Amino acid sequence: MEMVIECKNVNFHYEGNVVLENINFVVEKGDFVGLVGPNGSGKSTLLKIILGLLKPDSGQVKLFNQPISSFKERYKIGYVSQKANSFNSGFPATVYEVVSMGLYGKLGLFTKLSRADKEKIFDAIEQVGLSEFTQRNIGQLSGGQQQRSFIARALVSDPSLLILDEPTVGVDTESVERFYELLGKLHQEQNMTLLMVTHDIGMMTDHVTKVAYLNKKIHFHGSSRDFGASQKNIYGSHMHPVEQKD
Ligand SMILES: Nc1ncnc2c1ncn2[C@@H]1O[C@H](COP(=O)(O)OP(=O)(O)OP(=O)(O)O)[C@@H](O)[C@H]1O
Repeated sequence: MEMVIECKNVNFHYEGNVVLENINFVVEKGDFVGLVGPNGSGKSTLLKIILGLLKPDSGQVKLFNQPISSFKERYKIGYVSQKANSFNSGFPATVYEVVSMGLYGKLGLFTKLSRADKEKIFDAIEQVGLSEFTQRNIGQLSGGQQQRSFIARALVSDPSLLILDEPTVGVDTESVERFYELLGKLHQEQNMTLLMVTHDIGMMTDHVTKVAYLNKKIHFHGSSRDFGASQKNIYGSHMHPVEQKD
């Protein structure tokens, strides 16, 4: 069993407001985990801790079996943030330019892109089905197309782990379906590990392999099938902790 993310006894608060309490959470290689929970339950905060953007008050976080403090291979992690698809039409960058930004984490900001790098950019754009929009201004794309551009940006450094924070917000139903197809392909054909925060529980459970339900604590972590069966417990009798499976 190869661990990609390990959170052990993680606690976090913002100014007197405890947001995460004793979080034990693992993502194994090849998992596709849907992280769900009510508004304000700490999902984005947990992602930020995993990404090293926030430091926990206590507890340990490991990425690819290394303590986060000494983890240097950031390019192994692709991240699509919550606000990624809220560009206005005047945003002055093409799809190509946006996607190329995904390489700078690996290469450094002032590195000239090699021919191989450019190939990677075109490949990532093709993977998300946006080749015909390569030179289009990102602000002139639909919400779904913008979101796929940001996924291409996350893919261009060839990550082993892709983290997405509510990627389907504001995206029309047809694009959401295409988006899940794309994630399914990355998961199955490229054996990518995925962790996604989402609110669309119905759609998500058909695609992910595991679900974690967070509300300050992890109340459920198990297969998406078991989650379906226990949803009544979790949502109905609000917050009777369901057996935690790891
Ligand atoms: N920078 C901050 N300073 C203070 N409190 C914050 C900050 N960011 C988030 N919070 C609070 O922490 C709690 C958890 O927020 P978080 O964004 O992690 O939840 P979430 O589960 O991602 O919510 P949502 O589903 O609404 O996006 C909320 O009560 C929120 O108001």
